[in-house]
Amino acid sequence: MDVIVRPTAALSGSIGALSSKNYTTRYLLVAALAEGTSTIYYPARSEDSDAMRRCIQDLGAVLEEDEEKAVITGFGKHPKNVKELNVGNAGAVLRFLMGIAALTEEVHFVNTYPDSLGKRPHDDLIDALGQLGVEVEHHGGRLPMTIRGGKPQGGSITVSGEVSSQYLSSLLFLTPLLEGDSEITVTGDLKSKVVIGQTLEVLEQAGIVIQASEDYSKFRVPGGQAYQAKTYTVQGDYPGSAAVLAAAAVTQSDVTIRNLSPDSKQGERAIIDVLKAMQVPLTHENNDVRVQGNGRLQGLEFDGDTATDAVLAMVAAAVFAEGTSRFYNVENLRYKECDRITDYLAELTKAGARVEERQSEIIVHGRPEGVEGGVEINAHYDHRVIMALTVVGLRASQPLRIKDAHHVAKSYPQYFDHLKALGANVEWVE
Ligand SMILES: O=C(O)C1=C[C@@H](OP(=O)(O)O)[C@@H](O)[C@H](O)C1
Ligand SMILES: C=C(OP(=O)(O)O)C(=O)O
Repeated sequence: MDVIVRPTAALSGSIGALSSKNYTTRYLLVAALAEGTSTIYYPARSEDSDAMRRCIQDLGAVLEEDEEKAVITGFGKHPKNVKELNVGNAGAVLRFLMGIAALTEEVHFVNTYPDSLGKRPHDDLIDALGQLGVEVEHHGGRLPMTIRGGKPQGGSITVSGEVSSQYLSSLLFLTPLLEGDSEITVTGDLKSKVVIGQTLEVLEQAGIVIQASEDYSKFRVPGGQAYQAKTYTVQGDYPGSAAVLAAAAVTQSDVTIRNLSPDSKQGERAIIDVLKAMQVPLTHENNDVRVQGNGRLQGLEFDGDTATDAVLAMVAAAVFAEGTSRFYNVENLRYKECDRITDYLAELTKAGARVEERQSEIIVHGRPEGVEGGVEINAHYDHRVIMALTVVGLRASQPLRIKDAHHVAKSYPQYFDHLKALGANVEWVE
């Protein structure tokens, strides 16, 4: 399915934020790793969260769900032996479960998105699991892969943080369940570091004790722990909401998104400060973020690694800003659903934006006068590319046709419904 995005001068209204993807995957996982029954209120419904639902059930968790909550009885430290797992296109789900697979005799992870997740590297996690005696059969560090647990005991593990924080998160979920204590040392510059704060927060809520050094380079994990069954509430999602806020920032708007906590550990809440720094009229009170856009924005410089999943939306806003913007420290965007530097900038350029790439930077020469549009956009299987190009299309002179826009459902299936409700001229077409 494609989406046609037509020029839209104004947006107005109020929506509730979607539920956080990162917290949903984590709560589903820790509920599965507990032996009792946990309840998760307002879990996200999306392809990635459904991938975690499917896999934990395959591994033996029992899940019952209604509109409001998921009730999960976990398998504790004894996942069922299962022939294969299908994580869809969900990187975090794959990496977290690669760790948990070490508790089974053998699991095969299939490769259902060869042109997206199938291209992403997992070498650093494979190497770390190897240090625990876990055998991973793989294809050049990529899917498909087979993991043979071999009863890991814990010990000293070194993992690189240079490519993704998900490898470290995976080890943090696994090691408390091992018999012996573990000490994890992170080498290199840890990317998406703030996300580790979300992992530690959820582990603590699940009753797990971990000692972390302040810079997240060393972790002491006592072995023989048990995840406790708990009740969790999923907070609103900043990465997805960032795209809607960027849309409001580039149009004449009065848009409110509800349920975005100012105290969230999601780094992507930086979208608020970034839009403010771009001179976008914005307030954040009582969990409501309100943008009253006038279409005028100022360029800025920003360390994108602090807000990994909101950078594409920020760049889309910068396309219409006065002056030049620079998003630096973003090399790991190259290892996502697509190369979010080269592939994303190719699509922005087609639409008429003036952008330049460096190995770890995106530079945007703003065009406050607008861009031409009138082209077909390749989504590169990437929900965040789809959301960001939609923002650009709202302020293009001619419509943009985003091919295969259904991949938005990876994290935010209701994105286009939300935009439509705010008055955006967007339409699904076959
Ligand atoms: O742990 C997580 O849930 C995630 C970590 C981040 O990945 P990297 O650490 O690979 O940047 C983020 O981009 C991804 O959407 C979700
Ligand atoms: C990169 C993302 O997810 P994942 O790594 O879990 O596939 C994302 O949601 O933007």
